[in-house]
Amino acid sequence: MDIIFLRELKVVTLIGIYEWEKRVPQMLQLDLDIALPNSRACHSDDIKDALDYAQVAQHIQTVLSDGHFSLLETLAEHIAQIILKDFNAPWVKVSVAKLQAIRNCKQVGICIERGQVR
Ligand SMILES: Nc1nc2c(c(=O)[nH]1)N=C([C@H](O)[C@@H](O)CO)CN2
Repeated sequence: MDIIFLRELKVVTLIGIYEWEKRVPQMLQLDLDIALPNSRACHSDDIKDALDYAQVAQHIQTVLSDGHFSLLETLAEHIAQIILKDFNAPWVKVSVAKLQAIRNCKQVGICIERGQVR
């Protein structure tokens, strides 16, 4: 199985359970592993056969610039479903981390894996 990955993608969004977190945007760090439906691009050398990771990054930032999630869990699920549906991926692993959310901890977050439901 071929996987496109994005590491340490920074996105800015409204996230959190506290009142101030509904007003003050925060930076999140995303790691994405996206399985591909085929390996056509490896042979054709054509971006039309590839999953364009630049489009993935842009799409996620656009989606997250609108609205608010309370929990990292909900946000991760939302991103996973977008990648499965909008990019036709058979499987995805989404890690979402808050930076500086709690004292003495560099990152806290959630990692989920989702696949297409048949
Ligand atoms: N399991 C979770 N626990 C907590 C979350 C979360 O999204 N998932 N969020 C918070 C607060 O928003 C916190 O990050 C603010 O610093 C606390 N616990």
